Amino acid sequence: MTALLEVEDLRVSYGKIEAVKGISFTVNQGEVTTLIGTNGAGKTTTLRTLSGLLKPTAGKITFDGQPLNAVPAHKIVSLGLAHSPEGRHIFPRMTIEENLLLGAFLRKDTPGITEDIERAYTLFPILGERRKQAAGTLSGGEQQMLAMGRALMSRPKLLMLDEPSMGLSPLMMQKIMATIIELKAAGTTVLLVEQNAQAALSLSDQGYVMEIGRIVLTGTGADLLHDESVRKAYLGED
Ligand SMILES: Nc1ncnc2c1ncn2[C@@H]1O[C@H](COP(=O)(O)OP(=O)(O)OP(=O)(O)O)[C@@H](O)[C@H]1O
Repeated sequence: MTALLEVEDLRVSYGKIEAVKGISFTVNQGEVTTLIGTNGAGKTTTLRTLSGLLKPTAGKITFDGQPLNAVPAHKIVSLGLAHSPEGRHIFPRMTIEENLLLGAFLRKDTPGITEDIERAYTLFPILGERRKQAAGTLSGGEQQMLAMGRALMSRPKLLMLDEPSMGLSPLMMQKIMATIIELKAAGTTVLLVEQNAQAALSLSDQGYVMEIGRIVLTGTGADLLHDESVRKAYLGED
């Protein structure tokens, strides 16, 4: 297995508060890797740091064989790392298609961009049907589809998804999870952050459990799903 992303002893602080306290993990090429953990564990901080939005205070990030620590945020996208953030952050007054095009802002290959827009519409037909409508008219689940579609527009080697199932109905959540499986089958490597441990671990090759800035447990998705401490803490079992 080839590591696409390697994180070693990463530390990240907000002023005096250390939110990530020396974590190490690997995302293998072609796999789905999940970070689960309670609120405030440091999962979002980790993704923001990988995207270059926050600077680590210590540690090493290697992506596709290159050190990422000193790379500015706008260059990280061009290296092949895309981030669909928590809360989606779509632009409500712009159309669905304009939102998708924003995900391709660094690209100049018009035919490739058109092809990828069509691919997004194949993946999420509702976006194609409503392509000229303001994105703010979409439901929460549809906005999540748009956020994922937009992240895919940079043709990323690694797609990072922060809480894609947040606030979604069970049916919509199933659709999002099925899409992650579809993307993996098409060769995309995924780093997923999820509160819904059952859904996330069920489709993950590898999982890491975070608590208060540290990784406390690691294993395959199946191993973690059957782990007693995970079942008690995250799946509501006594
Ligand atoms: N902008 C900020 N300034 C100061 N502290 C912050 C900031 N953002 C997050 N934190 C703190 O950093 C810690 C980690 O937060 P983070 O959002 O990374 O956790 P998380 O695991 O993603 O949790 P959640 O599932 O609630 O989003 C928390 O203690 C949080 O209060």
